[in-house]
Amino acid sequence: MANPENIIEVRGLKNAFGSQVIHENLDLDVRRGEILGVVGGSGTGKSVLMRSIIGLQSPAAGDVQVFGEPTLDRDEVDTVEIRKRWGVLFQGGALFSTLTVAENVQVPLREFYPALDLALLDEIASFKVMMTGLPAEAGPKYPAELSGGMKKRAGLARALALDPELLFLDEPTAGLDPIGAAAFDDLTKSLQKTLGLTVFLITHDLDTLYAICDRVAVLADKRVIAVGTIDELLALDHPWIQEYFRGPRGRAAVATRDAAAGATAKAGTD
Ligand SMILES: Nc1ncnc2c1ncn2[C@@H]1O[C@H](COP(=O)(O)OP(=O)(O)OP(=O)(O)O)[C@@H](O)[C@H]1O
Repeated sequence: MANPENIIEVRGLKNAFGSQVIHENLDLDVRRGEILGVVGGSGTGKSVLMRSIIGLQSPAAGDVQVFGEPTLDRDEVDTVEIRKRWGVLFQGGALFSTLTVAENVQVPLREFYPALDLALLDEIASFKVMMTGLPAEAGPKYPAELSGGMKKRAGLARALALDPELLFLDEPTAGLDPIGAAAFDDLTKSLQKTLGLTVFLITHDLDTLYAICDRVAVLADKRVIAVGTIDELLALDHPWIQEYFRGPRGRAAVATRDAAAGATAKAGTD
């Protein structure tokens, strides 16, 4: 790892499906402790990038290091210690429908620590369920019995099962109403702060970017064309960036952020 402050370093990444090239010469750094938002038009390869980093997609070229260790072209056995240190919330939650919430949370625990006894598994699962703001009664429920927001929280509880240092979230607020989405953003931010997590967060949600992301990486033209704070990105004259952040939704997100900041300041003076 060239810079010890980076939890993830991607260099020269190329991904292709047949003749369709998704990424070419893609570089990206994710810094320790930050929430990095990853944005880009539909199909620019945000999920494929995440899958490449966590080893679910074999790139055609390039180098990926996580926690200072290469993750590509390695035996599954070699990467166990690395995989234990991250948690993933896939798009849509990806819960096992035949398992209860508590059993879903226990899946990674059983995989990586097969000797854990049942009482401890139950205790850890209850704790993780509680950490994500779900009521204790959610533990014995099946995914089909949960609302969309509860499913996301259950997926997050599973992603947190192994006390990860690094969290991958793929569109965590997609499909949630604005109040549910804001609550999920608050949860992500508070987990980052209290647990010292680094978060790789794919999103289309401008409110999320403004509310909780420390930096934002923009995918376009098969690579990361810019990374920075939103103010830094706004100073660039790339047409997609300008349209994305300065369009009607971008302006609405700024208004929401400013209103929230105003409410916080008012509460401080009351
Ligand atoms: N397993 C696969 N086989 C073939 N093509 C794939 C595969 N996975 C992804 N792709 C293609 O790669 C491209 C990027 O997909 P990806 O899901 O990463 O996009 P995305 O930026 O996350 O999009 P969205 O914002 O719509 O979720 C798409 O054109 C998709 O069809």
